[in-house]
Amino acid sequence: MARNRFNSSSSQEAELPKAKINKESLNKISGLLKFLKPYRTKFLVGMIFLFLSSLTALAFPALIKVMVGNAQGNPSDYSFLPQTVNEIGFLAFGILFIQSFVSFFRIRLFVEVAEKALADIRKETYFKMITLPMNFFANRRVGELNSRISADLSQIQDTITTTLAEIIRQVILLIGGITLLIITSGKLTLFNLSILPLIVLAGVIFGKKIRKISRDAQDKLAESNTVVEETLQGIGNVKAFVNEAYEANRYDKSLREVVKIAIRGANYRGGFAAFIIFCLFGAILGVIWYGSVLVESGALQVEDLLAYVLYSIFVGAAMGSFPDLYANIQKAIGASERVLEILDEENEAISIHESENQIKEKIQGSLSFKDIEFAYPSRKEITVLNGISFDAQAGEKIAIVGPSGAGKSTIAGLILKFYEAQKGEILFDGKAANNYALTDIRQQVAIVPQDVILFGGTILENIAYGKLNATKDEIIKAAQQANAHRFIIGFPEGYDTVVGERGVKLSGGQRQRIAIARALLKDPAILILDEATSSLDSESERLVQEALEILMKGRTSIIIAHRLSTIREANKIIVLDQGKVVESGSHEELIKNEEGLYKHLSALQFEV
Ligand SMILES: Nc1ncnc2c1ncn2[C@@H]1O[C@H](COP(=O)(O)OP(=O)(O)OP(=O)(O)O)[C@@H](O)[C@H]1O
Repeated sequence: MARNRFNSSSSQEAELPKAKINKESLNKISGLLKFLKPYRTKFLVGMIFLFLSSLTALAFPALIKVMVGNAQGNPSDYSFLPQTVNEIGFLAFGILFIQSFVSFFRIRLFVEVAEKALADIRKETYFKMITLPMNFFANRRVGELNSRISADLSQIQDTITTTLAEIIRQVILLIGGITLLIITSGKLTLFNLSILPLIVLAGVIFGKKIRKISRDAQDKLAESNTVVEETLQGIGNVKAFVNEAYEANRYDKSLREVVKIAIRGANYRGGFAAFIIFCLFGAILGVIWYGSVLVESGALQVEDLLAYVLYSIFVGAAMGSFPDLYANIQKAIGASERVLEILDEENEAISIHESENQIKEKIQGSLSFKDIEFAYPSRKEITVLNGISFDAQAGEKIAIVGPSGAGKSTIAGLILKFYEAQKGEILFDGKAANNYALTDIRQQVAIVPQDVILFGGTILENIAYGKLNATKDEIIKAAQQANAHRFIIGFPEGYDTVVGERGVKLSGGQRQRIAIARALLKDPAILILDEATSSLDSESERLVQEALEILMKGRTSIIIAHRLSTIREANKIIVLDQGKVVESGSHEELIKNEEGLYKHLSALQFEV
């Protein structure tokens, strides 16, 4: 196990934190037991098979003892057993066959139960995660959440399939083994017990030290992997500064650290292995030696000594397996606690069944903010919006402008109910947002964001994200209206071109037009346009602008504008500064105010 850790390079294998095993933690994780419930019959049958296979394992040394005893002309006291060597041999093979059969079903059943239960937990955790409020994601990194679903749940899965069974098996072998050792020879058992504490103590001390070094090595390795990750992510930067040699040196230095620690660990591991080999074989040798003395003096039969050695191997192996098994259970408890933490979070009112998320109440499109005060839950002390009020009639174009950090995107987030305002009210068609189903609002509001993210998939799938059951004709029509059709069919694979991380990279303007097509398919009553900050070239801008005009037709549009030239036609322009509305009116009205922020911002843009 230690060796695996030294050699492992993937962060997936990084050691999971362990939790204390106590009543409280056990109580907590019993929350996961409900996932086993649907499969309890299979689980129970698996348990019975496990008991059977462990108990039959204990029968073999006894059978061997009787067999060898008979071969030497010493019939056993077990009158229920056959008394010839061949018959006992056949019986042993018969039991072996049954044991293999039972083991097969035990493994098959446990894996089935664990896989099915884990798929249920994974599904529930994933669904829970994606329906948690935005605030939850503000405080956590994607990688950390991802590891809940992957590493943590895999640990739980391992525990159900292997560790649990292994513990039960080893406990049976340990208790049964020790009982049979005492029955076979009390004197030898006493001898054994006198050297055992020494080995256990040395094992614990060495083990702790080795584990610590393994962890250090792992941390160092993770550090060196960070160098690779950072460099590759910012490869453009590295090249532009001709810092390849610097990065190579940095990596080399951190690798040398890894090797140094690994070699230090190897000293301990080597020492430990040497010690264990000496003790283990020493103990066996000692038992056989002392046993032979007892045989010589007539106090013990040869077959008893043989059975004794076999049982002590069982007992030794069982004892040796406990530290790892215990650590595994600790990790599984830690993992369960972290998964349960997510499952216990309160999610948004969204159903896992699509039919329950259908629009129940239509929104015509008028929108009002009434004295909205808002601070992000993650930064409660900073008031981002301070008494914002405005009205948008159905079908109107409202532009929001203001310096960076004024709170424009925050308004968009509140319309979509990503967050709740601490004070004030948002009304749709004159009715408070809280009186609508959350899904009704999100289904009827669409956003074309600043930075359009495309999913790994085809262009067709990416557009259809706006309306999952759209027909191909509908999708093509939306793409045509969004001025996207021409560039899409320009690709050899047309609508089936794969985009996203591993596919074709689209330009900013092209991605915007895909987002517009998506929004067109969604056909919302209210539209939020978060204008891209980076300017497009004039041809691309014209195509996007044309598409936006079509998209905005007949809908209420909230335009978060960075370029004031695009919003002259807006019915109303709201000028925001430090979370407050400082001016509002049409372009003509605002531009007249020489002292106003709008005039100032326009002058700045004009200069550029
Ligand atoms: N998730 C968040 N958690 C905490 N604070 C946030 C969060 N998002 C934004 N803020 C803060 O809220 C304030 C308003 O941000 P917002 O993104 O709404 O501004 P903006 O006007 O859209 O800016 P820009 O024009 O640069 O996009 C900023 O001070 C920002 O730091």
